Amino acid sequence: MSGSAEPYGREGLPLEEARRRVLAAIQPITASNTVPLQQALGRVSAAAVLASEAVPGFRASIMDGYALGQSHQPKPGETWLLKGRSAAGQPFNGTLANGDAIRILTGAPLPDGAGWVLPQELISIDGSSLQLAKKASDRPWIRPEDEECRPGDLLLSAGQRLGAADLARLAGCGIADLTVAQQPRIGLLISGDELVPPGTARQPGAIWESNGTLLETMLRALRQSVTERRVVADQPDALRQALLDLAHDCDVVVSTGGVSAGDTDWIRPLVAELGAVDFWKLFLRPGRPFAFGSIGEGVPFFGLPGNPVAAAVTALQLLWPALQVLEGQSEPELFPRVMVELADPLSRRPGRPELARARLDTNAAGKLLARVDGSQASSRIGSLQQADLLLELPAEAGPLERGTRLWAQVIRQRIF
Ligand SMILES: Nc1nc2c(c(=O)[nH]1)N[C@H]1C(S)=C(S)[C@@H](COP(=O)(O)OP(=O)(O)OC[C@H]3O[C@@H](n4cnc5c(N)ncnc54)[C@H](O)[C@@H]3O)O[C@H]1N2
Ligand code: MOO
Repeated sequence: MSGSAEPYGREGLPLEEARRRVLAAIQPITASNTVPLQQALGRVSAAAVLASEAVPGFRASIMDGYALGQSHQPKPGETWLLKGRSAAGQPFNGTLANGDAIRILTGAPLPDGAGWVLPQELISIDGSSLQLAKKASDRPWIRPEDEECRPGDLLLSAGQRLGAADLARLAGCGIADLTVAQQPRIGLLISGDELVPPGTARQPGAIWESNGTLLETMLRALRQSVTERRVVADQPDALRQALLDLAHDCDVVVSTGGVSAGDTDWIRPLVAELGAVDFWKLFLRPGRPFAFGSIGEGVPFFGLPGNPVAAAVTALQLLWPALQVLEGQSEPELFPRVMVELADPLSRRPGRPELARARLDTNAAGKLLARVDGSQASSRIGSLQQADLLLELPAEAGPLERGTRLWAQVIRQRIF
């Protein structure tokens, strides 16, 4: 025993604490611009949007049928005189009195005096006389004029990430353009002597560079974009210049590799020289050597580990929330957590809390199951393929039996 007060040899910050530290250090970018709705998908609204008028703005029929000059439920056998027709975009301009009816189509405006709609299936027609042939429901089948919104209603708050439904609702309320926050420019520094581009031949010991592809595409899926990427060998002068250039051109600098304890791990000393290291090391697997700090005049810096899975997991847990705050999102969205059961036994040794990659499945009873396939090494990118879940394994957990209940983050994105 080391005599340490920390259980299980804890070193580094627990993830929650690290996230608090990161978010406390991030200031939103305040610049914005106006774009057509179609270009606003996945962006963050920079201003609240209020409705200027009621939508639909008129009482409309919910059914194809007949609108009646009355506001009470009709009885079978009752009759009305047909006075005209109202279709969507072609309203009937007169007023209905008791005993009057018009032909009306779904979505068409109700004329003055109309207070009830009968679906056509209930009606028998003889010339211009209508009769209710069956029992009518107690629903008048009328959509209120302010069903979607009233004038002055809040359609969208500032600081909201925009989905298809937000944009469609604005379109439906007559709005064509929207003010959105500027997206953070992400500068990515990929470091490592061993790295060669995929598609090229490699010398013994070389590694095909994959973190660039992984992080750029993963961030794109999260509606963020890497605007500059450098691949640099483990040379302090070249790394220093790359960090300075990226901090000059971008709103946030992200590096991978060279952040642990080896002889060529230059990243931390360089960030300490060019700015400050706020913290180093997470009590987490994968992702222990993660570093957070700033470069120059407060450009946030994220030093992700070189192992691809560690880079991806720490980017999801710490970089992504920070990017959302930088972009002005009022509440950073975290992945929803659900309770799942292990579909199979899982071998494991106590140590660091772990975020294991798993697929989500259900059994016949509808129970949520987590399937963990293959090695969870932080170097194996294959462990990320098809992953729906990051399974939260407690630090103290040893081998886990099938059926063990665990919390898991659902790493799937919303549509609306
Ligand atoms: N003495 C210690 N050694 C290590 C520790 C430690 O705490 N003490 N932590 C280990 C853990 S955990 C991790 S994770 C790694 C991360 O180290 P670095 O961030 O310094 O990363 P590198 O050593 O540069 O690379 C690690 C691994 O990943 C490969 N790699 C790097 N970049 C890329 C890339 N762009 N594309 C694909 N693969 C990449 C690299 O070749 C290495 O295999 O440190 C442990 N060691
Ligand atoms: O923290 Mo590292 O990612 O386990 O190999």
